[in-house]
Amino acid sequence: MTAQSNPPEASAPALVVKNVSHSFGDNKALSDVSLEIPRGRFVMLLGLNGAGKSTLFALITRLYDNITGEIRIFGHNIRRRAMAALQRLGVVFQSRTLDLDLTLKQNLLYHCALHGIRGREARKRTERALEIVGLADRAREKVRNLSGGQSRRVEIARSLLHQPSLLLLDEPTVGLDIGSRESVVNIVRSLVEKEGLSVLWATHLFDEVRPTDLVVILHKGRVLFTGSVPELLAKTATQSVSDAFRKLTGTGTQELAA
Ligand SMILES: Nc1ncnc2c1ncn2[C@@H]1O[C@H](COP(=O)(O)OP(=O)(O)OP(=O)(O)O)[C@@H](O)[C@H]1O
Repeated sequence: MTAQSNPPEASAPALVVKNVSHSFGDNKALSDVSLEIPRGRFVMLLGLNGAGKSTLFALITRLYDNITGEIRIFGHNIRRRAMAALQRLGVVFQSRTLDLDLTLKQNLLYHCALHGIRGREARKRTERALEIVGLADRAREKVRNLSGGQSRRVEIARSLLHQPSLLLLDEPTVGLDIGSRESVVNIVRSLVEKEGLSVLWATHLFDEVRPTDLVVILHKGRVLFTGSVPELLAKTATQSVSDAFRKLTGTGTQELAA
């Protein structure tokens, strides 16, 4: 194959972050961060408040443009091939961003329009996305009537409308009750299992990790571990992810619970 017929995305990982640093004035939010998301894997980005998770997301999504280091999405450098890279990317940000006074369907159709998806195709994708998150029967209701968990599910539906292959979710279950948390996690896990989506899920809730996940531990702007759960437990000689986290970061039990 020639280089032309073998575009970057052919075999590249879903996401590569290489030697990325970022400062706010004197505060170094990220120091030489490197990590990778293989295709079709669920990767847990574990870090306490202030670890740098949101800053990393802001760099990957190009909310912040002053990147030190390199970020590639399916092989596309996000600076040099921004369109190709960002087309493959769906995001659920930490703060809620739906219009409460529009219906679920209106919110999603509006987002379709922003992506240049219109008419019948937009309606089809909206219906399908709401089916995936189990809210098709609520399409004509205002978002204001939904619970926190249901709103999160609409945001996930919205993130899927342009059919991304990589999904980033920043603390998507914070503030939700246990049932809603489970339903949100299960929807995203099922997208990985059934659709082959690649996912980076940032959280400080360690009980969301499953033994088959890949884990990245980010602490005070530095990556302290990347690998599988068994590798994490073996490296730290511990029995649980929270114990492993505590040992690696020197964090006390109270800080973990905060
Ligand atoms: N816009 C900003 N201006 C100045 N400092 C910032 C800004 N955003 C983040 N920081 C600082 O950068 C560091 C990393 O913050 P960041 O929000 O990325 O962490 P986080 O892991 O997402 O935590 P949280 O869940 O609390 O948002 C913190 O010390 C924070 O105070």
